[in-house]
Amino acid sequence: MSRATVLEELAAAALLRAGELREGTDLDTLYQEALLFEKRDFAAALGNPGLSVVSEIKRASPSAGAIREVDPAEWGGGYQREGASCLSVLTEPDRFKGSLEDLDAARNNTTIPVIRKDFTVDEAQVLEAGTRADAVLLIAALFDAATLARYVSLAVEVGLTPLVEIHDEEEADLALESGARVIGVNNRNLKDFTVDLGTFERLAPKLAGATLVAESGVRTVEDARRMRDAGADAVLVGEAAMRNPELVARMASLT
Ligand SMILES: O=P(O)(O)OC[C@@H](O)[C@@H](O)c1c[nH]c2ccccc12
Repeated sequence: MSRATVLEELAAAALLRAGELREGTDLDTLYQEALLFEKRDFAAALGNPGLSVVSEIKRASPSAGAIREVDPAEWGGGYQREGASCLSVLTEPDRFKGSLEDLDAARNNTTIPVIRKDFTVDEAQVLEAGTRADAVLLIAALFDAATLARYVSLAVEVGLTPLVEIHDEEEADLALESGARVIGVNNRNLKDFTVDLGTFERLAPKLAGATLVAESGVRTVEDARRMRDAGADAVLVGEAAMRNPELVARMASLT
Protein backbone atom coordinates (compact mmCIF):
# COMPACT_ATOMS: atom_id res chain seq x y z
CA MET A 1 0.00 0.00 0.00
CA SER A 2 1.39 3.41 -0.91
CA ARG A 3 1.88 6.01 1.78
CA ALA A 4 -0.92 8.54 1.76
CA THR A 5 0.10 12.17 1.38
CA VAL A 6 -0.72 14.52 4.22
CA LEU A 7 -3.41 16.05 2.02
CA GLU A 8 -5.06 12.66 1.48
CA GLU A 9 -4.82 11.90 5.19
CA LEU A 10 -6.43 15.24 6.11
CA ALA A 11 -9.17 14.75 3.52
CA ALA A 12 -9.91 11.25 4.83
CA ALA A 13 -10.19 12.53 8.41
CA ALA A 14 -12.43 15.36 7.22
CA LEU A 15 -14.70 12.83 5.50
CA LEU A 16 -15.14 10.99 8.80
CA ARG A 17 -16.04 14.23 10.55
CA ALA A 18 -18.53 15.01 7.78
CA GLY A 19 -20.18 11.65 8.47
CA GLU A 20 -20.57 12.56 12.13
CA LEU A 21 -21.97 15.94 11.20
CA ARG A 22 -24.55 14.30 8.95
CA GLU A 23 -25.53 11.91 11.73
CA GLY A 24 -26.10 14.77 14.15
CA THR A 25 -28.21 16.96 11.88
CA ASP A 26 -29.89 16.90 8.50
CA LEU A 27 -28.89 18.93 5.48
CA ASP A 28 -32.17 20.85 5.33
CA THR A 29 -31.73 22.15 8.85
CA LEU A 30 -28.14 23.19 8.15
CA TYR A 31 -29.21 24.81 4.90
CA GLN A 32 -31.90 26.88 6.62
CA GLU A 33 -29.52 27.88 9.39
CA ALA A 34 -26.87 28.88 6.88
CA LEU A 35 -29.36 31.01 4.95
CA LEU A 36 -30.31 32.84 8.13
CA PHE A 37 -26.76 33.54 9.31
CA GLU A 38 -25.91 37.10 8.35
CA LYS A 39 -22.68 37.33 6.37
CA ARG A 40 -19.94 39.92 6.04
CA ASP A 41 -18.79 40.46 2.43
CA PHE A 42 -15.47 38.63 2.08
CA ALA A 43 -15.07 39.18 -1.67
CA ALA A 44 -15.73 42.92 -1.36
CA ALA A 45 -13.17 43.25 1.43
CA LEU A 46 -10.53 41.69 -0.82
CA GLY A 47 -11.43 43.88 -3.75
CA ASN A 48 -10.84 47.15 -1.90
CA PRO A 49 -8.08 49.36 -3.31
CA GLY A 50 -4.53 48.57 -2.21
CA LEU A 51 -3.22 45.18 -1.17
CA SER A 52 -5.58 43.41 1.21
CA VAL A 53 -4.20 41.19 3.93
CA VAL A 54 -6.00 38.05 5.09
CA SER A 55 -4.39 37.19 8.42
CA GLU A 56 -4.60 33.65 9.61
CA ILE A 57 -5.04 32.13 13.06
CA LYS A 58 -3.01 28.93 12.91
CA ARG A 59 -1.70 27.39 16.12
CA ALA A 60 0.17 24.61 14.34
CA SER A 61 0.63 23.07 10.91
CA PRO A 62 1.98 19.85 9.43
CA SER A 63 4.89 21.76 7.87
CA ALA A 64 5.81 24.01 10.82
CA GLY A 65 4.67 21.93 13.82
CA ALA A 66 3.58 24.02 16.83
CA ILE A 67 3.57 27.71 15.90
CA ARG A 68 2.00 29.63 18.77
CA GLU A 69 -0.72 29.17 21.36
CA VAL A 70 -3.09 32.14 21.20
CA ASP A 71 -6.49 33.27 22.40
CA PRO A 72 -8.34 33.46 19.06
CA ALA A 73 -10.64 36.30 20.17
CA GLU A 74 -7.75 38.45 21.29
CA TRP A 75 -5.60 37.49 18.32
CA GLY A 76 -8.38 38.16 15.80
CA GLY A 77 -9.03 41.57 17.33
CA GLY A 78 -5.31 42.29 17.16
CA TYR A 79 -5.15 41.39 13.46
CA GLN A 80 -8.07 43.70 12.74
CA ARG A 81 -6.37 46.56 14.59
CA GLU A 82 -3.22 45.93 12.53
CA GLY A 83 -5.30 46.53 9.40
CA ALA A 84 -6.18 43.04 8.19
CA SER A 85 -9.06 43.11 5.68
CA CYS A 86 -10.20 39.60 6.56
CA LEU A 87 -9.37 36.75 8.92
CA SER A 88 -8.68 33.14 8.13
CA VAL A 89 -9.26 30.67 10.95
CA LEU A 90 -8.13 27.06 10.80
CA THR A 91 -10.83 24.72 12.07
CA GLU A 92 -8.99 21.45 11.32
CA PRO A 93 -8.37 19.82 14.73
CA ASP A 94 -5.68 17.16 14.19
CA ARG A 95 -2.72 18.74 12.45
CA PHE A 96 -3.63 22.43 12.76
CA LYS A 97 -5.10 22.39 16.28
CA GLY A 98 -8.06 24.49 15.15
CA SER A 99 -11.77 24.33 15.96
CA LEU A 100 -15.12 25.87 15.14
CA GLU A 101 -14.95 27.46 18.59
CA ASP A 102 -11.81 29.31 17.48
CA LEU A 103 -13.70 30.54 14.44
CA ASP A 104 -16.64 31.77 16.52
CA ALA A 105 -14.39 33.45 19.07
CA ALA A 106 -12.39 35.30 16.41
CA ARG A 107 -15.49 36.34 14.50
CA ASN A 108 -17.38 37.49 17.57
CA ASN A 109 -14.57 39.79 18.55
CA THR A 110 -14.16 41.43 15.11
CA THR A 111 -16.18 43.09 12.38
CA ILE A 112 -14.17 41.95 9.34
CA PRO A 113 -15.12 38.90 7.22
CA VAL A 114 -13.83 35.49 8.30
CA ILE A 115 -13.04 32.44 6.21
CA ARG A 116 -13.32 28.91 7.53
CA LYS A 117 -10.05 27.19 6.67
CA ASP A 118 -10.47 23.44 6.57
CA PHE A 119 -10.36 20.41 4.31
CA THR A 120 -13.93 20.65 3.13
CA VAL A 121 -14.98 17.46 1.36
CA ASP A 122 -18.73 17.27 1.88
CA GLU A 123 -21.66 19.60 1.26
CA ALA A 124 -22.63 19.35 4.93
CA GLN A 125 -19.34 21.09 5.75
CA VAL A 126 -20.04 23.84 3.22
CA LEU A 127 -23.38 24.40 4.90
CA GLU A 128 -21.80 24.23 8.35
CA ALA A 129 -19.39 26.98 7.29
CA GLY A 130 -22.46 28.93 6.20
CA THR A 131 -23.86 28.85 9.72
CA ARG A 132 -20.89 30.69 11.25
CA ALA A 133 -18.42 32.08 8.67
CA ASP A 134 -18.40 34.47 5.73
CA ALA A 135 -16.31 32.45 3.31
CA VAL A 136 -15.28 28.85 2.82
CA LEU A 137 -12.08 27.33 1.43
CA LEU A 138 -12.51 24.78 -1.36
CA ILE A 139 -9.24 23.05 -2.31
CA ALA A 140 -9.51 22.19 -6.00
CA ALA A 141 -7.22 19.17 -5.63
CA LEU A 142 -9.89 17.46 -3.52
CA PHE A 143 -12.65 17.60 -6.16
CA ASP A 144 -13.66 16.61 -9.64
CA ALA A 145 -14.95 19.43 -11.85
CA ALA A 146 -18.65 18.73 -11.34
CA THR A 147 -18.42 18.51 -7.55
CA LEU A 148 -16.33 21.65 -7.27
CA ALA A 149 -18.84 23.59 -9.38
CA ARG A 150 -21.67 22.24 -7.25
CA TYR A 151 -20.01 23.28 -3.98
CA VAL A 152 -19.18 26.72 -5.35
CA SER A 153 -22.87 27.20 -6.24
CA LEU A 154 -24.04 25.87 -2.89
CA ALA A 155 -21.73 28.24 -1.03
CA VAL A 156 -22.95 31.22 -3.05
CA GLU A 157 -26.56 30.15 -2.50
CA VAL A 158 -26.17 30.44 1.28
CA GLY A 159 -24.29 33.74 1.05
CA LEU A 160 -20.74 32.47 1.49
CA THR A 161 -17.83 33.56 -0.65
CA PRO A 162 -16.16 30.39 -1.95
CA LEU A 163 -12.37 30.75 -2.13
CA VAL A 164 -11.16 28.10 -4.55
CA GLU A 165 -7.55 27.15 -3.94
CA ILE A 166 -5.30 25.95 -6.73
CA HIS A 167 -1.66 25.00 -7.15
CA ASP A 168 -1.15 24.23 -10.86
CA GLU A 169 -2.44 24.92 -14.37
CA GLU A 170 -4.92 22.07 -14.40
CA GLU A 171 -6.49 23.25 -11.16
CA ALA A 172 -6.56 26.81 -12.54
CA ASP A 173 -8.83 25.57 -15.33
CA LEU A 174 -10.99 23.73 -12.80
CA ALA A 175 -11.36 26.88 -10.71
CA LEU A 176 -12.28 29.01 -13.71
CA GLU A 177 -14.86 26.46 -14.89
CA SER A 178 -16.36 26.20 -11.40
CA GLY A 179 -17.64 29.77 -11.57
CA ALA A 180 -15.54 30.91 -8.61
CA ARG A 181 -14.89 34.65 -8.52
CA VAL A 182 -12.21 34.47 -5.83
CA ILE A 183 -9.24 32.21 -6.51
CA GLY A 184 -6.34 31.50 -4.17
CA VAL A 185 -3.03 30.32 -5.53
CA ASN A 186 -1.27 28.27 -2.89
CA ASN A 187 2.47 28.77 -3.13
CA ARG A 188 2.89 25.74 -0.90
CA ASN A 189 2.70 22.32 -2.48
CA LEU A 190 0.41 20.43 -0.09
CA LYS A 191 1.99 17.13 -1.11
CA ASP A 192 5.60 17.89 -0.17
CA PHE A 193 5.31 21.33 1.57
CA THR A 194 7.82 23.06 -0.66
CA VAL A 195 7.08 26.77 -1.04
CA ASP A 196 7.71 28.81 -4.17
CA LEU A 197 6.31 32.33 -4.65
CA GLY A 198 6.92 31.79 -8.35
CA THR A 199 3.79 29.59 -8.33
CA PHE A 200 1.57 32.66 -7.98
CA GLU A 201 3.59 34.56 -10.56
CA ARG A 202 3.23 31.73 -13.05
CA LEU A 203 -0.50 31.13 -12.59
CA ALA A 204 -1.86 34.67 -12.07
CA PRO A 205 -1.83 35.57 -15.79
CA LYS A 206 -4.16 32.62 -16.47
CA LEU A 207 -6.73 33.93 -13.99
CA ALA A 208 -7.60 37.36 -15.38
CA GLY A 209 -10.94 38.63 -14.11
CA ALA A 210 -10.93 36.77 -10.81
CA THR A 211 -10.09 38.30 -7.45
CA LEU A 212 -6.70 36.77 -6.64
CA VAL A 213 -5.26 35.75 -3.30
CA ALA A 214 -1.58 34.78 -2.99
CA GLU A 215 -1.46 32.13 -0.29
CA SER A 216 1.42 30.78 1.80
CA GLY A 217 5.06 31.59 2.13
CA VAL A 218 4.53 35.36 2.31
CA ARG A 219 6.96 36.21 5.12
CA THR A 220 8.17 39.74 4.50
CA VAL A 221 6.89 43.06 3.18
CA GLU A 222 9.12 42.42 0.17
CA ASP A 223 7.31 39.10 -0.46
CA ALA A 224 3.93 40.87 -0.22
CA ARG A 225 5.09 43.53 -2.67
CA ARG A 226 6.25 40.81 -5.05
CA MET A 227 2.80 39.17 -4.94
CA ARG A 228 1.08 42.53 -5.45
CA ASP A 229 3.30 43.25 -8.45
CA ALA A 230 2.33 39.86 -9.90
CA GLY A 231 -1.37 40.80 -9.66
CA ALA A 232 -2.48 39.74 -6.19
CA ASP A 233 -5.49 41.56 -4.76
CA ALA A 234 -4.67 40.02 -1.39
CA VAL A 235 -2.07 38.00 0.44
CA LEU A 236 -2.99 35.28 2.91
CA VAL A 237 -0.44 35.29 5.70
CA GLY A 238 -0.32 32.60 8.37
CA GLU A 239 2.88 31.65 10.11
CA ALA A 240 4.70 34.97 9.67
CA ALA A 241 1.73 36.91 11.10
CA MET A 242 1.38 34.46 13.99
CA ARG A 243 5.00 35.11 14.89
CA ASN A 244 4.92 38.86 14.27
CA PRO A 245 1.46 40.45 13.92
CA GLU A 246 2.99 43.88 13.28
CA LEU A 247 3.92 42.60 9.85
CA VAL A 248 0.24 42.79 8.94
CA ALA A 249 0.19 46.58 9.28
CA ARG A 250 3.27 46.97 7.13
CA MET A 251 1.88 44.70 4.41
CA ALA A 252 -1.56 46.33 4.54
CA SER A 253 -0.05 49.76 3.96
CA LEU A 254 1.26 48.72 0.54
CA THR A 255 -0.84 50.58 -2.01
O1 LIG B 1 1.65 30.09 7.07
P1 LIG B 1 1.72 30.58 5.68
O2 LIG B 1 2.88 30.03 4.91
O3 LIG B 1 1.69 32.08 5.62
O4 LIG B 1 0.41 30.03 4.91
C1 LIG B 1 -0.89 30.53 5.19
C2 LIG B 1 -1.96 29.74 4.40
O5 LIG B 1 -1.79 30.01 3.05
C3 LIG B 1 -1.87 28.24 4.68
O6 LIG B 1 -2.13 28.05 6.02
C4 LIG B 1 -2.82 27.40 3.83
C5 LIG B 1 -3.06 27.56 2.52
N1 LIG B 1 -3.93 26.64 2.08
C6 LIG B 1 -4.27 25.84 3.10
C7 LIG B 1 -5.16 24.75 3.14
C8 LIG B 1 -5.36 24.15 4.35
C9 LIG B 1 -4.67 24.56 5.48
C10 LIG B 1 -3.80 25.64 5.46
C11 LIG B 1 -3.59 26.28 4.25
